Amino acid sequence: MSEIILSTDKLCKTFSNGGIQQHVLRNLDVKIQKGDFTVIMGSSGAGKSTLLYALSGLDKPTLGRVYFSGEEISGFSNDRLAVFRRKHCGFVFQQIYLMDSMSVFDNIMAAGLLISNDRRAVAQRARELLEAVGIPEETHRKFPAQLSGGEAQRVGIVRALINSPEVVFADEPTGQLNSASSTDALDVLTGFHRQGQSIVMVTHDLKSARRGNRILYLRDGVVCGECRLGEYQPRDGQRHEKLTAFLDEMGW
Ligand SMILES: Nc1ncnc2c1ncn2[C@@H]1O[C@H](COP(=O)(O)OP(=O)(O)OP(=O)(O)O)[C@@H](O)[C@H]1O
Repeated sequence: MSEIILSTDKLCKTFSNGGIQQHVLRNLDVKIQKGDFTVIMGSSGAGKSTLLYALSGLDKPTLGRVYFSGEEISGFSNDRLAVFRRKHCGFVFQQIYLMDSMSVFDNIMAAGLLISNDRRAVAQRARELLEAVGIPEETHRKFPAQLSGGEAQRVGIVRALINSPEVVFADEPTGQLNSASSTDALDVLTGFHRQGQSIVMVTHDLKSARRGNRILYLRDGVVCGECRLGEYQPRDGQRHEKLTAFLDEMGW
């Protein structure tokens, strides 16, 4: 049995919208294993992003607990959570939010130097990661506005990985990419997963979801089903069938 890297205990998240209480997560219990590429699916508004935010300490639960590598993070102060996230979490969003006034390389360095003083080691890792995602050296000095959407997202993935996070959290990482760029970004994530990176990704995109080895389905504020797909292989028709059969069963 592999190590549990993330877990929740009766996680609840309630929003107050115009005085009306919306119970988005309801006593949700989930365990996420180290090294898994976990995909969270569910209908629009089911609370997928809310769950991702709670698991990663971007937001605090209303009630219940979140454990990250056995440590309860749900009781942390905002300042402690910010430090914790920097050290242990990487984030890949649909919107990439690179700093416009900084080059590609300086964007990565800025993220790395938030937790390390070793400029040379950070620069070395930045170069290795940029190479791994297929960003050539002549692109390192470009500015975000000079990148294609696909290049920008690969840089975003490098930024998420620069501090060797225990978990990469991705929220619809291919949402703004064309088909070829989205395949590239997914190949990059799949490659890091193969090297042991734990990833938790929210998506409603089947092509993205197929990359996961475990799919969780969220409904009525709880995880109501899960499906293990095993490790991703390209051109695996059975994988697609298994995923769509599972989603049909879930009423997706
Ligand atoms: N900060 C907030 N304040 C108030 N309501 C919120 C907030 N964040 C989320 N919600 C509400 O919680 C519900 C779940 O939102 P969430 O973004 O987690 O859903 P989702 O499953 O990720 O949806 P989608 O697939 O459409 O992105 C929605 O009805 C949303 O309006």
